[in-house]
Amino acid sequence: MVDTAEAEQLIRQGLGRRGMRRANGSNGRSGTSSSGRELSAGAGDVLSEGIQGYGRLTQSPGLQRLKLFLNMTVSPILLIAFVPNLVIFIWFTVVHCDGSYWTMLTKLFSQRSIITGIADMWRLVNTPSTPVVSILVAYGLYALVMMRLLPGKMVKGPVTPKGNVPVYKDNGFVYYLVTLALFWGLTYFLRPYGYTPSIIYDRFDEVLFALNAFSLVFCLFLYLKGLFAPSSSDSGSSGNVIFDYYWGTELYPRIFGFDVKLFTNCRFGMMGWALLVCVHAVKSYELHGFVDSMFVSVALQLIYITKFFWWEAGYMSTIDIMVDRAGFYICWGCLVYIPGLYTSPTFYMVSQPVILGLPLAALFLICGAVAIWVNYEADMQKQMVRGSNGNCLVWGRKPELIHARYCLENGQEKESLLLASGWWGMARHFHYVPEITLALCWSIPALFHNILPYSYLIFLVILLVHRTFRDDEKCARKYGSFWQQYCKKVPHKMVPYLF
Ligand SMILES: NC(=O)C1=CN([C@@H]2O[C@H](COP(=O)(O)OP(=O)(O)OC[C@H]3O[C@@H](n4cnc5c(N)ncnc54)[C@H](OP(=O)(O)O)[C@@H]3O)[C@@H](O)[C@H]2O)C=CC1
Ligand SMILES: CC(C)CCC[C@@H](C)[C@H]1CC[C@H]2C3=CC=C4C[C@@H](O)CC[C@]4(C)[C@H]3CC[C@]12C
Repeated sequence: MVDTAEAEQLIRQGLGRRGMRRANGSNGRSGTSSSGRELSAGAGDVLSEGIQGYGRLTQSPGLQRLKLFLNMTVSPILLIAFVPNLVIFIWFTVVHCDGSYWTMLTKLFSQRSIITGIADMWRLVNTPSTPVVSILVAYGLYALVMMRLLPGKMVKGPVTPKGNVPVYKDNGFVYYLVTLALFWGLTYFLRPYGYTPSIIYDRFDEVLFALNAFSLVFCLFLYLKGLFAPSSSDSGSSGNVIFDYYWGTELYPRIFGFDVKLFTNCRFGMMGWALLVCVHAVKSYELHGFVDSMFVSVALQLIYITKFFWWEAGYMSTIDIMVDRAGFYICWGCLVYIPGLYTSPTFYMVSQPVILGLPLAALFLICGAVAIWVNYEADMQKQMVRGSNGNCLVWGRKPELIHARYCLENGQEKESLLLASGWWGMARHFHYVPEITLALCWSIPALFHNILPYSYLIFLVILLVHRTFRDDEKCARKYGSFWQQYCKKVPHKMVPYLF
């Protein structure tokens, strides 16, 4: 994972200035000083008093440069080269290796070289056919039209480091319900005529190929748009082309008024996730009839995604939207990684069905449902406390709050509430524990024949642990001593008494 927080940190110390000035000079749009604040804007952060206290400021300039090079150039290159292959590895393993990574590796390494092995694997991937491209284009256009047409209140996102307040149409939940109803309606009425959504399962290699190709080019477009035609002042270059492509050059780009991240993350990515697990359920039903393990996994994922869309406006105040710019990481991630990796447990279960029996199925279902509830309640506690300015109850008591002051980049002072009770009093990122437990609950129905159905879980653990560090650094920079106060009160990052 690229340590962007660290990269930002190093840039703030001046190591990235040369590149930044060059970039600023070349596009002339960023309007930043030479102090290198542009990238920090991408981190959704602000000037803070806490920055001077960081231990790594004492590192030697050579070491800092090396870290900067690793974080901003080497890691992004490796990720950009590796992850588009990863989704194909998963497809290849499920379809050609009986779901076994071991068989997949044996096949790849049995060639003259690993490169030949990977090339051979890619040769099995079909280029997208007309039906697949038509379905994907129709789905993308449908999502855009619905974003505009469906009713919803206009809601304000959090104020950005440059002082902008993005506005969104809060119609995600209606969109989700309408889309699922359409999916099941079409599946029911068109099956007698020989049309089934399982074509998406059968031709998933084409789907991944098409999404990969489109997304890589789309990210290039976003990179250029951020440099030459940004939608807001929350944009600019770090001076490093690779990092800019990976991380993005705009915080919330809009194209013809459409919010790009709302489209890629929610309306395409998250909705696509829901539709794909439904496709897997249909395919599994066609092949084997009702299979309880598939049911448990699909049911939990759908409840989770329903919860996501119910809370979509709250998602606008999370790291993805406030911190991450629209680049390869978030946009390619939501357009390709979610369909390719996040849906892998049920993709695997189609060809490796397992009968769990009622007691086990019920156990996984109940544990998963509890995990969803805890995760949701944690997200809601934060939202409720901030929405009511602390005038609410958390677990039946007045919330414990820290009134944290911070500054925007333009020097304007603001105040925000940090909740230090409820789930946010257990650990600073306790809500990641139920998130991980849940992923386990929808993967474990595949039982333990292979690692593949746990790929998402493994990725999630890495992502969330890394995120605890990233977010702590971001908040320490933003809130300075107020964050330290919170850390004193709630000393653990994620797991009480452990981590
Ligand atoms: N399945 C997946 O792949 C993933 C799922 N998730 C889920 O997405 C949801 C959002 O998570 P995530 O994006 O990581 O962000 P969080 O919900 O953890 O939001 C982090 C932000 O919340 C604010 N904050 C931090 N501590 C407090 C506090 N004590 N009181 C009030 N506000 C606080 C800070 O922002 P501010 O600047 O406003 O103070 C901080 O930057 C979670 O449910 C998580 O489990 C997350 C990542 C991956
Ligand atoms: C390029 C890749 C190595 C990494 C791509 C990662 C992204 C696909 C994911 C990073 C963070 C993820 C999410 C954050 C928070 C979410 C809220 C939750 O309620 C639903 C899931 C999600 C939207 C989730 C989706 C994937 C990421 C954007």
